[in-house]
Amino acid sequence: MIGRIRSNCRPHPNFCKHHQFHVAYRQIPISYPTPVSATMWRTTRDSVCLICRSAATTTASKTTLQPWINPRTFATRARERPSRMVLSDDVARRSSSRDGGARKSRRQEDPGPFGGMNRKVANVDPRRAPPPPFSTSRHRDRDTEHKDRDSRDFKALKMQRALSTIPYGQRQAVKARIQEIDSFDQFDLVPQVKEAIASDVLKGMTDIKPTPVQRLAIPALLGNPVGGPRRRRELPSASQNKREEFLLAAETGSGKTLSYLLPCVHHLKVSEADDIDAINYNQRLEAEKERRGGQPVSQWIEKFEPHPNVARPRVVVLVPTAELVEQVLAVAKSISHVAKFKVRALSSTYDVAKIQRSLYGSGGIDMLISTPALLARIAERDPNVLSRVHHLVVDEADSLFDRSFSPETGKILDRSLPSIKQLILCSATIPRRLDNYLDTHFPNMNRIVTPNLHAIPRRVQLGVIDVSKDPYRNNKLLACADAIWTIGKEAASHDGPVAGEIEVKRIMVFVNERETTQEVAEYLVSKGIDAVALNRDTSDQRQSEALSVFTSNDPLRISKAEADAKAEAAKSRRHLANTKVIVATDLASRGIDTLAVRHVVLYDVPHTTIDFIHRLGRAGRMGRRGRGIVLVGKDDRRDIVSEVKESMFMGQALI
Ligand SMILES: Nc1ncnc2c1ncn2[C@@H]1O[C@H](COP(=O)(O)OP(=O)(O)OP(=O)(O)O)[C@@H](O)[C@H]1O
Repeated sequence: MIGRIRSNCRPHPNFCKHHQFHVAYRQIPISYPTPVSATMWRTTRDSVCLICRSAATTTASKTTLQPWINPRTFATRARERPSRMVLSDDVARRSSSRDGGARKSRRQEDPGPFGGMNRKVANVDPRRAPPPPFSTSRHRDRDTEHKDRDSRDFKALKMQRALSTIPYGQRQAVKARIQEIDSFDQFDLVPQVKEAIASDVLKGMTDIKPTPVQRLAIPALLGNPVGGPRRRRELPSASQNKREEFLLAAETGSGKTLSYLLPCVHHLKVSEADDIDAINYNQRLEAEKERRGGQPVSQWIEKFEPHPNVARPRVVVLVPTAELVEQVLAVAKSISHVAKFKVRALSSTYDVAKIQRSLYGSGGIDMLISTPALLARIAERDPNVLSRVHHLVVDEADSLFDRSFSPETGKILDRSLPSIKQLILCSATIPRRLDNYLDTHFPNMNRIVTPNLHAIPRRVQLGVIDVSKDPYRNNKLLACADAIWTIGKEAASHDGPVAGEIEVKRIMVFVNERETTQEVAEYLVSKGIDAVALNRDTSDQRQSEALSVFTSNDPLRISKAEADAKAEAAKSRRHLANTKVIVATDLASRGIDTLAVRHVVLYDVPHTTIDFIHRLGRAGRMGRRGRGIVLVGKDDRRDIVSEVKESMFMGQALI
């Protein structure tokens, strides 16, 4: 036994069985951030008896660390932890190795199990000291405070303000600085790119302003970060072998796609001017055009020499799904109409001939958008494909660095890293696991984080339906159909913008398991609702057909006469003509730009806050109004739902 027991000392009730007689030592309760938040008791060599408060002699030769985990607490907390995935609460921090000794000092300040190692003086937080044996009223208060704090720690989803570790003043300063930027003209983008924004990409919009992530990311990717010195910076040359790494973390539907595409196209255009091979090719092409007189280029280009960029893109964008490939391709193409560059896509929905044409077409390729699996397979056979990548964008980085995608993403990264000048990761949620991965593998990463990261858009309201109550009596299917009928009837009760027409509501229903999609969709159809199921087993063709209604921003209306006729045709049963419903798993929740969706029904309570953010993020995009409806059954975690609701109301980040 370490230490000497003084005769007037008594065992403290809070000590574990190993320590209860170690009264000659100061016992410091520390919070250990494991999934069970176990409290540990650290014994220091500081020889002050907690009970009698007198100095004690010691024979201790080393500091000991013993866990004290009350088995009941362990079990309760293990049950209460809702998820494996935990959002990072400190995304914007500077990387540890970047700030040199910062990591060390942070460690020392950390209340973690190793936080107090090598201290010369015990850094005892008086609030955390165990109470003395004879509890006075003051100590009783302290006990209560302890319990309160603990109960707050046990919240179902630990809530925290966005960017809590960034000082308030600093955040305000960033906000103020980005407010000075209210036009895309203020960015140092090449004129063709600026022109493309108004004439194609955001065509038809008035008063176009960059969003917060665009205000922060575009200047940073162009080398003029907001608040930094104004200078035009050249990209590091290949010989310098320098690489810039960026993490763009911003809330859902905030325009992240443009925030990386515009700078990438800018760099493409700038580097084009130095590309000797391409310049020579263009000269030979012009000469050939002259030689052939007025013969259309398309008739002979295939027989002409291949472009030096054939199958060697300079910008590669990785996205997790085929739908996202098409979505990003559409945005990139709209920029290319004015900025003139060649953008191609690879997707599992394409046949071999199309993939071959996309990659090896004689006109060359500047930007490639693909899913990682397909590109990794192609790169294995033809490593040249990734030999000249200057910009690698990993969109939906939280998914692409997740277990299911990371082997392929890793392969592409490894092959392209030697030539990369800018590596750009982009995501609406940064789980701690990804955060730690980035910290370890990309310590120089430039973290561009918007103040509202991890918050659900404020204009999205959350309604809760208690399925255990009447009239549903735990029939979730009925509650779901009823919610959709209410939305449809409400829309039908008043005229849309065009007289005699009613608006068709596009509603997304999210479930946790893929098997449930079919069951729910079939039930909704049986109740007269136009619903389709979408999961991994749905063919790619059907997936994109089903999603196209939801991704299109065009107004969807039907005439009242048509609605009545449909109802008449389905006389024997009720029919809701003015809704279109998709029942999907998480597959449809990542990155899909569903601008027209106003209603999201969470049939199942999501497993994680990350899922909450992505699913509710399909509504309320780009500052629009939206409504989420959660169906809470008898076995669901009501506390999770009420916490999400509360933090949405407060405009806080979920964590
Ligand atoms: N500056 C802008 N002004 C108005 N609309 C914009 C602007 N930038 C982008 N948009 C539009 O906002 C919508 C959402 O953009 P985008 O899909 O890039 O969001 P996101 O942040 O990537 O969302 P998610 O996290 O869900 O993937 C798109 O329809 C896009 O055209």
